[in-house]
Amino acid sequence: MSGDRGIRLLIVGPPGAGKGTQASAVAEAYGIPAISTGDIFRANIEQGTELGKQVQEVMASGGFVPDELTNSIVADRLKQEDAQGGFLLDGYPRTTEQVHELDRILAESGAELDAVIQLQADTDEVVKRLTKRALEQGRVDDTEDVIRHRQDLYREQTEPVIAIYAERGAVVEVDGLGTVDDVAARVRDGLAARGLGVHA
Ligand SMILES: Nc1ncnc2c1ncn2[C@@H]1O[C@H](COP(=O)(O)OP(=O)(O)O)[C@@H](O)[C@H]1O
Ligand SMILES: [Mg+2]
Repeated sequence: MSGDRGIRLLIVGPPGAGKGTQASAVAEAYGIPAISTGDIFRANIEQGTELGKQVQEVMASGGFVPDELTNSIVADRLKQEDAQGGFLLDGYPRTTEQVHELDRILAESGAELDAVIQLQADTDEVVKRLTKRALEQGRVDDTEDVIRHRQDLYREQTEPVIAIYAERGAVVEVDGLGTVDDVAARVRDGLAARGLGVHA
């Protein structure tokens, strides 16, 4: 871990892998903010901000918000006080271009990533989960066609992101199947095995 400057984590995985749920649990355990680009965009859409208007359509269709816009949102967010002692990023980076921007942001502040949690879940399972979430939460991007498009983009654009971090030896693979608590325990064990345990 980067000494007394806190822990810096990413969580990646296909749509429906349970990133948001695990991100909250991990962030709470480490006392760091969980920063979700999807949540930031959704909040802006709800509040009808200028940013919300800009991203509304592309999000509803399951596409990616342009890198330039996403990168500037994240750069601003990581400058805030609560992120100085570490953070967990959920949903970013999703493209190799975003990896380069995150590298730049971290280098600028002399910080380093500690680990990338890769949540694994097979396609059938995530489609099941997302269809259920659509009924419960009514997310506009959880319809069958849009889910498929998000999965395609994940395969084409985000798997190469994971490959970069794997090359750097930063990836902690976690089986995302099972109960929330089961998965949370695996995440904790995976981080602890790298010397990144909560009490390490
Ligand atoms: N890093 C990003 N780059 C581009 N678009 C993003 C990014 N993060 C979120 N989005 C937009 O927000 C949508 C929802 O993101 P998110 O809530 O993280 O989905 P999930 O957790 O289901 O994978 C994405 O489909 C995309 O339109
Ligand atoms: Mg999410």
